[in-house]
Amino acid sequence: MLLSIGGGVDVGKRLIYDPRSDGRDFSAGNCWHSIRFTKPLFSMSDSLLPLRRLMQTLTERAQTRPEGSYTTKLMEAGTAKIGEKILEEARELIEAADEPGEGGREHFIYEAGDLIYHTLVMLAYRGVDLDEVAAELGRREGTSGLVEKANRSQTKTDE
Ligand SMILES: N=c1c2ncn([C@@H]3O[C@H](COP(=O)(O)OP(=O)(O)OP(=O)(O)O)[C@@H](O)[C@H]3O)c2ncn1[C@@H]1O[C@H](COP(=O)(O)O)[C@@H](O)[C@H]1O
Repeated sequence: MLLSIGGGVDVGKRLIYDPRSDGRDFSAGNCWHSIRFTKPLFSMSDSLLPLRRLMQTLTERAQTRPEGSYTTKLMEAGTAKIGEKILEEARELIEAADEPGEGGREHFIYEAGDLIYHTLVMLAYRGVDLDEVAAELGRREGTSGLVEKANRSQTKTDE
């Protein structure tokens, strides 16, 4: 028997989370079943938990500035030093972007980690949480950069 899980729509074997569902709907017909979930079967954000934990650690570092912490060292040096590291790590990431093979790919991921860590240090230093940046990205969701740029040009012309 095939099992279709979705918002009441036959979607073959794909599993779809319907956040609009109240979770009570269940219907069976022919050989198809439709079940609506109020919670996703797996959370897309689970793999991003280390990022959230890192942000928490950095926020604590900003508040407590413990001895023997590299983050504290950066924060004590301030915006210029953190910014210098961001630029350095961004350059290293760009250099790694064209490295071929699996080794190159792994190096690229390693450098992305360095850049993201230092960017998060800057956020924590400035007292901004990752959620606030996510909210800003959410606000932009669905608007092409080209459309946003065109709107900006129009606003300037109007002024
Ligand atoms: N994710 C990171 C992380 N990524 C990179 N780095 C450090 O960032 C630095 C990268 O800079 P470089 O490669 O240029 O190394 P470097 O030449 O020694 O650096 P500089 O002396 O030039 O500043 C290295 O020292 C890395 O160890 C990190 N340091 C810390 N974290 C996380 O932050 C947490 C808190 O760290 P502390 O605040 O140091 O305890 C840790 O538990 C980790 O989870």
